[in-house]
Amino acid sequence: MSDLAELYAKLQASETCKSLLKKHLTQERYEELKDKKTSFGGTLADCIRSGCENLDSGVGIYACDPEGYTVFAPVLDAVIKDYHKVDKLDHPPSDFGVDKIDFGDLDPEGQLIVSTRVRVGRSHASFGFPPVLKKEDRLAMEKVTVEALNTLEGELKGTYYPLTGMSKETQKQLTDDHFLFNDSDRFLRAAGGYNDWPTGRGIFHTPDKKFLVWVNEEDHLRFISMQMGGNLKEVYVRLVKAIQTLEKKLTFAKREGLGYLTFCPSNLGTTLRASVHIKIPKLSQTPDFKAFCDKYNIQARGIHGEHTESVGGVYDISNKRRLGLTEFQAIQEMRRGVEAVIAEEKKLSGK
Ligand SMILES: Nc1ncnc2c1ncn2[C@@H]1O[C@H](COP(=O)(O)OP(=O)(O)OP(=O)(O)O)[C@@H](O)[C@H]1O
Repeated sequence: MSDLAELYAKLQASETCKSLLKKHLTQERYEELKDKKTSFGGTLADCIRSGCENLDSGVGIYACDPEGYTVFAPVLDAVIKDYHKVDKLDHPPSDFGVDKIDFGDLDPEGQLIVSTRVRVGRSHASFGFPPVLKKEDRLAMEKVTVEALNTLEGELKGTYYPLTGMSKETQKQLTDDHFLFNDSDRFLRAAGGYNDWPTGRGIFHTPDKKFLVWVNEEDHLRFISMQMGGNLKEVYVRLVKAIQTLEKKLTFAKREGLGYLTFCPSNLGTTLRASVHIKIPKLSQTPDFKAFCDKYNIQARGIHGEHTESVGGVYDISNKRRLGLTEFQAIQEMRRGVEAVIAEEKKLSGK
């Protein structure tokens, strides 16, 4: 049996798997796609390996490279529509709406929000995604990225620290402090996300660590703006400035109707995830917490990243939708959700 056939057989055989991959990779689609290849050399096996090896995946499929979104569109489009809850793939043009901002600090009394972070993902148009990348590709990508980052000025001026050569202690401290990624996500690992680790990976940050760039983690690039407290406006405006500056220096993968392309289909479109770490010991204990989040299109995570648990009643609350709406609409959705969470927590604690 071929590698792909074995992966698919495993997925088919599972009675417990509830992933979007399992739901949408029908026999018919499998037959249609099984022999296709992108010009980066990407295959269906590259896209579905993680979801077949991790049958508890939520999504279960990654794109092998930017072109994978076209070549494997029959299954990826179905997953994208389902995940982002859209009927059509007609993502609007970017609109950061900086001139329309009508929010500032979401928790001016500083009672509940510990910190605020907004990130976007970007992919170089000319490179594949982790399953098809070779060591030389990662190094070449790191080089062009760092050249562009080194031109940033003012509050965005910073230094690039490659992971190669960084001490374990420094890495651990940066990760524990929520600044750096690590290689502990088994879904990403199975998708090839940690191949040749740590070559080509690194972090760029300003001295105050309010603007950071992850290089070659899950995505080629992650631009991150963060700070303590709840001032969403400051965090968002800083990020938009960085995106718009870097867009003039680098060419990012984009597709009509899908927006900016990322490795995981759950991130494409705006690619924007705006989050707060917030103390909600009461609300999080109610049986309706999940339904409450669903109502506002927000998602709750543990505070050490996706697939982690909450610590001491502190949760990561962020916008869930990234496709089919503008960046400004996504940030507003997060803002409204967080305001509702704060109001509910205060109500439940009798404040
Ligand atoms: N509001 C926040 N304040 C401080 N740290 C945060 C905040 N939101 C996320 N983080 C930290 O960012 C790191 C990455 O988190 P996580 O992997 O969940 O999200 P991500 O970077 O948006 O990517 P993905 O959604 O692909 O997993 C973690 O260390 C997490 O604690």
